[in-house]
Amino acid sequence: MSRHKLVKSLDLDDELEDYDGGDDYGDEDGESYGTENLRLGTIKVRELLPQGSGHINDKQIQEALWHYYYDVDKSVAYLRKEYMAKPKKEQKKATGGSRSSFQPHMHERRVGPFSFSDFFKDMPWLNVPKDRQAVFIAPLYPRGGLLGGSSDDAPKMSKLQALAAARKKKAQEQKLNGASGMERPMAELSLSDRANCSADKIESPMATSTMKQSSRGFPLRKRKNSDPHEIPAKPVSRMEQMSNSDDNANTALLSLELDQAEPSAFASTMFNSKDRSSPRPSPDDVVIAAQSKGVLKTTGEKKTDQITANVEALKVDDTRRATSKNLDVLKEFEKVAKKNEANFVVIGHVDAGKSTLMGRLLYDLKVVDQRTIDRYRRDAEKMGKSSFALAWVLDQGTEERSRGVTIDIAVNKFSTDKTNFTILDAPGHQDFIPNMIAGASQADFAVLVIDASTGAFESGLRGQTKEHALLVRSMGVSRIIIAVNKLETVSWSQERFDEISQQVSAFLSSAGFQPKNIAFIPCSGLHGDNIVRRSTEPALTSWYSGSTLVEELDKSEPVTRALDKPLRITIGDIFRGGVQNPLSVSGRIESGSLQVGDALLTQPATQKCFIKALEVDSEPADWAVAGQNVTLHLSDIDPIHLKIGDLLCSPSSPIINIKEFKAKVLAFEFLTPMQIDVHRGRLHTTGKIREISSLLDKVTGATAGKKRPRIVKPGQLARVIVELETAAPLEPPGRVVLRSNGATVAAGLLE
Ligand SMILES: Nc1nc2c(ncn2[C@@H]2O[C@H](COP(=O)(O)OP(=O)(O)OP(=O)(O)O)[C@@H](O)[C@H]2O)c(=O)[nH]1
Repeated sequence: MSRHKLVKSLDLDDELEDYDGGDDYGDEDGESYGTENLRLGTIKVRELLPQGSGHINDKQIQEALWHYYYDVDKSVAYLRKEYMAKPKKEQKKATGGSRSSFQPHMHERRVGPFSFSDFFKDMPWLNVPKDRQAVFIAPLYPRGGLLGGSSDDAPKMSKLQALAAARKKKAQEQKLNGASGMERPMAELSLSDRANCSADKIESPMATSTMKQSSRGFPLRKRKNSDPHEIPAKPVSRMEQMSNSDDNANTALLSLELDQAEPSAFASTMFNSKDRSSPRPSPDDVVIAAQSKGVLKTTGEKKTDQITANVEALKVDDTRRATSKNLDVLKEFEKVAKKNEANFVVIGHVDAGKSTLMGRLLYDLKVVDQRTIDRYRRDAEKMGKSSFALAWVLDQGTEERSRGVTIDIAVNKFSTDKTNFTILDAPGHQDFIPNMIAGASQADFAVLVIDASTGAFESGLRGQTKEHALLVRSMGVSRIIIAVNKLETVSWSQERFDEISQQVSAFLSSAGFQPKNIAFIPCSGLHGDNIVRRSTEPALTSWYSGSTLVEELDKSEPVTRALDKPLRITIGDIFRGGVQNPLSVSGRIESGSLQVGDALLTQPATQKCFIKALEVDSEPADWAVAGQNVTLHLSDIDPIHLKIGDLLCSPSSPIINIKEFKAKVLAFEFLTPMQIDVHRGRLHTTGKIREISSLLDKVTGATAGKKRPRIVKPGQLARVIVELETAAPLEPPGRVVLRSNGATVAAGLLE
């Protein structure tokens, strides 16, 4: 067994139990096992060593074998290099003493059970030559001042620092003088004031006890004076302090001062920092202040005045910022002759070939160049996943690439003569269905990818093929293109294609897709047949002459945009930390329009912010309308108020946060009053079905059967009341998906 294996199989408890404190490393078995291995190894090495190696003795061979874990080839290579290339040096070494190059562990060879000391003895870090050992050299000029830590060697202050220091000192003096009554005791508790008491003022018990502590090796560090930049009368550098003798070490350390940080907001509140430059009040503070004013003012006034005042106080200022061009956005939109815009989501069971298909489409349309594909191919080969090179165009995450699965929605774009398309490549794995729902909620239509290879279609149908199709239909998608993929694996069999088409059509019709909105394309994403290029495979062309995938995509109808509805955007992503734009969000405008300078209201946080700048499809723009994918650079808001899934709306027609809603849902599983997760696009919250109000007729939507049933069966339509744990921005006719224990249980429309 090699030493590595020994380490692996080492049971520490057993080892410790057996350990008697002595030097007993070997047992008989282990000894004989190791000796036998060495003997056999020595014979093999001797056989492989070239002529003229007679001067190499057994001990040297066995040392090499031991070092290389009985690897004969490595040992031979080592011996040739070490003893044959430089025989003189080696002879000298051999005669010079017992310490060979392996000497740290070899002179005391242990075989059999594992020895910790042996294992670590030849580790490289133990033999670092003197000239390569790191030496700590303290900086010559310890930094001081604003950013320089607590060194006493404060550098010369700039004028600005001196001014800031003087101001701070003055403010602190005023604070002490001004503190009165109730404030004074609290002011005296202030850390900054305590810091003003120099250590020498704190005499006797306290001081002595701390001195004792310091003499035990815990030096007392006193706080600096109120002015952190004050230059000490006689600066003592850290180097000098370090070099002081033991006797005066404590005294020197005593003079080390601790930089005093600004008190936190909490500390300021607690310790009366009234005069501390107060931060700008938060919008909540403003509202609360205004509300309390309103309440105070109303004593003795009419009730209506009170209500008006309160409403006034709650009103969010939505005046545009000066940067606004005050455009009539709808007129601007009419002026530009635009191509159709369409988003489609790519769905299907895991590994059906969705990402590969879309990678192929982008590659054949020259959206992705040859060099990029070559690079992906090389990198994928290195990871042993060469067949995923095209999928990498979409799957950009490291984890996605190493695992070979899509995890989050990948967004890509391409254009045909008629339409600008946005691809939303959804993950197929059931663990990532919430991400798939997010993609589906932004889609105008769907491409369902089916793996036609033997057995794969059948398992996909039992897996996510059906669930995905049901979900997109529930999210309002009415058109679906089915790519019957990997058909080359069944020799382009028409029989297989027909079998799949029939089964999937039947299911899709039952899920509510109309036959005219369903299309099937036989294809191979890997080879590029019928994606952009029409297939020339005789086995396929003999029975199929219909559209390619791109031709079918291009048949999509122009999307009707909800331009005149109130503005609604669900935040799909948040970007922080840009120099020019420290906070940006992206998402698709679901309804309405916007322009640079507009005020926005974020929900559920109810915070106002402004659009500083915006981009449509990554290009700077002045305005944007429903249906477009935008990136908004925001100002006047703290990022803590925003998270993915939140909603942006206009303050004049806000969306309201609600704790309860009624929805008409189609059940995929049995529904009872139960805990559920509620998904609306990227918004995800938890709640429970509080009540099943009634079962509904699937055709007419009218109440059917008895009221308040206790259970809804899969496939039934029902009206339910859902109670949320925390209020969320939801409004009719929004589409929601209800999930429980990782499975989609129902989906439908808010009422
Ligand atoms: N033979 C053959 N293999 C394909 C074809 N398309 C994709 N594959 C292979 O199928 C495997 C999965 O492909 P992906 O594109 O990652 O599948 P996916 O559906 O995007 O996977 P998830 O997003 O993780 O659900 C890869 O090994 C591909 O090379 C095809 O047309 N023919």
